[in-house]
Amino acid sequence: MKIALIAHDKKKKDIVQFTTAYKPILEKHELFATGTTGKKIMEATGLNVHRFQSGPYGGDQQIGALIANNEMDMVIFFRDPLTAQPHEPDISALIRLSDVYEIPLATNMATGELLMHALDRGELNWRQFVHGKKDD
Ligand SMILES: O=C(CO)COP(=O)(O)O
Repeated sequence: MKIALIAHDKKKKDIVQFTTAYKPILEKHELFATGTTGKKIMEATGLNVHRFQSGPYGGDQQIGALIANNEMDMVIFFRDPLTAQPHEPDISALIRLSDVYEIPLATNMATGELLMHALDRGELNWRQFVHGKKDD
């Protein structure tokens, strides 16, 4: 599975804690992240993560493009609901596209943990049948 990992600044410690705890599951999959999130995850866990641009510089849109091509299977996005972000339109677009393409999306730690356990039980294996498909 292709998994996107994203966290706003006040949630960076959470995503590092999360990816450390779930490394045994995550290391079986192809990981992608926005720039700074990916850097911190790689430094803390040693996981191999494909880094895009930083979120405010287009990283969210790069991940959104993969979603639109059915080339992303899950998004773990620990967003900060209490801090205004300069790239709010990009964030909204990414979340909207996750719903358009019915991509499992976690915007907080609790939901992220549920998705990790579901992933590990094989409950998302259906995603392999939609890779690369475009809507008719
Ligand atoms: O702003 C972000 C997502 O909207 C995260 O970007 P960074 O991982 O580069 O901090």
